[in-house]
Amino acid sequence: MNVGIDSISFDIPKIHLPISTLALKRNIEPDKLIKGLGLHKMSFPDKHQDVVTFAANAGLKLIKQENINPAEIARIYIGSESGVDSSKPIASYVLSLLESKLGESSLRNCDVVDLTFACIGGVDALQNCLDYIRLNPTKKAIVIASDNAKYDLESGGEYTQGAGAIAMLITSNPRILRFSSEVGVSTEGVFDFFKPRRTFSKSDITNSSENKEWFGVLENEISVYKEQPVFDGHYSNQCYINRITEAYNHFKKESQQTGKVYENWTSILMHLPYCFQGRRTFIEIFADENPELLANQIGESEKDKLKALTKSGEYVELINQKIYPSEIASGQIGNIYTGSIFLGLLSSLCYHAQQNTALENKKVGFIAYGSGSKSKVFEATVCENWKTVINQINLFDDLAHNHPIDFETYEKLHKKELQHSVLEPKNEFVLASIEKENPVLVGARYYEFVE
Ligand SMILES: CC(=O)SCCNC(=O)CCNC(=O)[C@H](O)C(C)(C)COP(=O)(O)OP(=O)(O)OC[C@H]1O[C@@H](n2cnc3c(N)ncnc32)[C@H](O)[C@@H]1OP(=O)(O)O
Repeated sequence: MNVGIDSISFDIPKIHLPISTLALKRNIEPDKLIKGLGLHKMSFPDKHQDVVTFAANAGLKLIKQENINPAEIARIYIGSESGVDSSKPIASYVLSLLESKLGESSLRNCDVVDLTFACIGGVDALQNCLDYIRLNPTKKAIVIASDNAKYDLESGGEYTQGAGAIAMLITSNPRILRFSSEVGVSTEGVFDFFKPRRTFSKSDITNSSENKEWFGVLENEISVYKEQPVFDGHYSNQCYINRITEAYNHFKKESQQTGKVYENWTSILMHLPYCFQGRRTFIEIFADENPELLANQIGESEKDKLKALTKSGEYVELINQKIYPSEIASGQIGNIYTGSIFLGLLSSLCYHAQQNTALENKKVGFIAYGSGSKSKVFEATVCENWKTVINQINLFDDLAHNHPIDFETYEKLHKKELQHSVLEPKNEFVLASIEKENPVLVGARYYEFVE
């Protein structure tokens, strides 16, 4: 039976900081970020946006776009590493927001949950729902990957920030992609990037403006998650490389394929924590699969030879054909954690639809990664009707009309000091307030739909 992605939608912040503005303020050569890492714009949530609004807006757009009867939606599974509560999932917020537009109790029999494993939680949600539809082919599932990739100011991750959500309708006989069931996996428990729970005492809180809002509801101490991760960038790259190469080899075994499996893939869709991560790391798989090309490179060490191989005609052609189309949106948005690999898929499909490429029945390969750390490698085949769905999505148009903000506005938004939204919200769910007064509801988030 064919099971896969039938339709797709997205919700991305409507404002961004041009990467050259950030580079100049941080004394970084703009070309390092633009030519070295492929970054152009960094999308940033407006005052009224968060992971819940991104997820709910992307989900509602998908339901309306495909005119789905809510009674047919059996599951809404959310991948995210930016949870707003340690108990109540984003999915619970999203369910009630969707019901506010689709009808009271319209999703009462829908199973919803969040899945968290850093950036790979959206892929875990997808695979869970694919299996569910394989067993229940008349049902529909929605997978939403929603995150706010926020890093500390002046940190090495600051220029890779971004935010947004991708929503996908998972059905039998899908119109965009059908997945095979084999998955290559590599997992190892490491500390390359994580968001630990930290415990603060009353005096810590009173001295910290960031956490002052909690003062008054405290007894002796309080545990909070910081939105920004603790990370070691270069170690995280090494973990990424270790996991993806192992998962790729495991995929070959699981799918009983030999030879250069990536050669069967028209597009290579990788987790992109920043635009050029895919092209900078796929070289490891390329070199493993082409030892003779690596041996022919000039260089004193293996590392030098690998570097030389990235500039070879064979590898540059592979990047241009199989990786570049998935990078276009990433360079305009930044990292969206769980949604990044699906944003790459959407970017690639929109690019090929514009080019009128015949992708029907072509295979695409997915190489996913989540810090902590896990990689999954799997493949899918493009369906006959993919273009009719993709042609109705205006990803590149939306990105071209995204609104630039200045550095001062960005810093205030980052520090949560901005008093008003930069752009007036329209036709979207917004974060209205967070409860501070009522002791039994303190921390509850209130949302509304702005017509
Ligand atoms: C979260 C995960 O998925 S784990 C995997 C990725 N990790 C992360 O995203 C964590 C957060 N981000 C980070 O820690 C950092 O931003 C990183 C690790 C992504 C990048 O680290 P940096 O030290 O800023 O950059 P790095 O040195 O790796 O690369 C800069 C590139 O720009 C190139 N460069 C530097 N200056 C210039 C210039 N003027 N013109 C052109 N290119 C330039 C460098 O040569 C290098 O490219 P190359 O290695 O292909 O030659």
